[in-house]
Amino acid sequence: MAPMLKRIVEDAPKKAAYVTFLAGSGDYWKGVVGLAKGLRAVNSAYPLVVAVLPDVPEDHRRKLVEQGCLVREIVPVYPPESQTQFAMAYYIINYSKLRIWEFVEYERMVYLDADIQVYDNIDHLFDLEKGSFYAVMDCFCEKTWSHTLQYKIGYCQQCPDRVAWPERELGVPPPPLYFNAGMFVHEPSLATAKALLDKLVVTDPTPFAEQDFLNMFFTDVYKPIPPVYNLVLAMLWRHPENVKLEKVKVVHYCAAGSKPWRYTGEEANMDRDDIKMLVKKWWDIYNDEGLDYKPG
Ligand SMILES: O=c1ccn([C@@H]2O[C@H](COP(=O)(O)OP(=O)(O)O)[C@@H](O)[C@H]2O)c(=O)[nH]1
Ligand SMILES: OC[C@H]1O[C@H](O[C@@H]2[C@@H](O)[C@H](O)[C@@H](O)[C@H](O)[C@@H]2O)[C@H](O)[C@@H](O)[C@H]1O
Ligand SMILES: [Mn+2]
Repeated sequence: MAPMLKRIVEDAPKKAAYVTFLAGSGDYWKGVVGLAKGLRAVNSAYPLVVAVLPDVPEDHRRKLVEQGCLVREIVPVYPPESQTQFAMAYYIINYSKLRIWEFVEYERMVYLDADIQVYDNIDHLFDLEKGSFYAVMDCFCEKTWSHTLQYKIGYCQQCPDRVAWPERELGVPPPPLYFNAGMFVHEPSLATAKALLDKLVVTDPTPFAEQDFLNMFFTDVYKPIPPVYNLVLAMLWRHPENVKLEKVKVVHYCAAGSKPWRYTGEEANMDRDDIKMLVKKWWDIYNDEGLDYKPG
């Protein structure tokens, strides 16, 4: 390419976008539609890219395009063969999230699970200093963690003083900072994408699938950001002292039974007033026709 043109292309301002992930022919597309409308409700200046697996049906893709989403099909990523029991059997498809590092037409992306809703503008996250991996710390108190030592002794990074980690009996504590992989700020790069996939093929799968893997891979550059950017719902009953609901900007409907589009209120904690309020809040946005995408 001519030097002048090469410089123009290289200097062109790179784009930024939100990105989510959609797999299967089930009902998660409703989560993506809700997210697209939620980002519009807070006047986000950035588009929503949706990385879809080949098994996402055409009519679901069309619904996303009709809501202004940029739909990108990705090739699935599977972990090495193993006997690992994932915390949830379907977690094996979540490794395909790793493809979003290949979206190099974007210099920075904010990843959001489809079961996340954004209630305040978080566009400022795109301006965070480069070179780190930003995400919110997770909680180890839900039953989904019952296979782990920290769960068995009641240790959680959200309250490290509650139960001291017995180094003599159990050795070094789990990674000092462990993030929830439902929301993170990352910089797409083909080199990082290749390093992730090369590392994956030699890494035994673990119960929290790509979340464990991403925590291992980015452990040296991970920087925690405040829980207002990813309220893992269980925090409401596990660590209420760490949550000021009126300050929360992003809600992650990951607790069992909390997916708004499947909500029945029957599972544990789902009859709480704050959960009912948050589910209604999600539906109010999903049903708001004024938030539908208007092309042009
Ligand atoms: O059948 C599925 C399961 C998962 N996902 C995607 O994978 C993400 C992670 O799964 P999930 O949010 O259910 O995990 P959790 O956060 O509840 O552990 C979802 O948010 C979706 O973006 C999907 O599209 N279809
Ligand atoms: O594939 C592993 C998944 O692990 C994480 O979900 C978990 C985690 O948050 C636990 O702490 C909760 O207890 C649990 O309910 C919740 O499902 C991510 O949210 C999801 O995107 C995905 O990476
Ligand atoms: Mn989720």
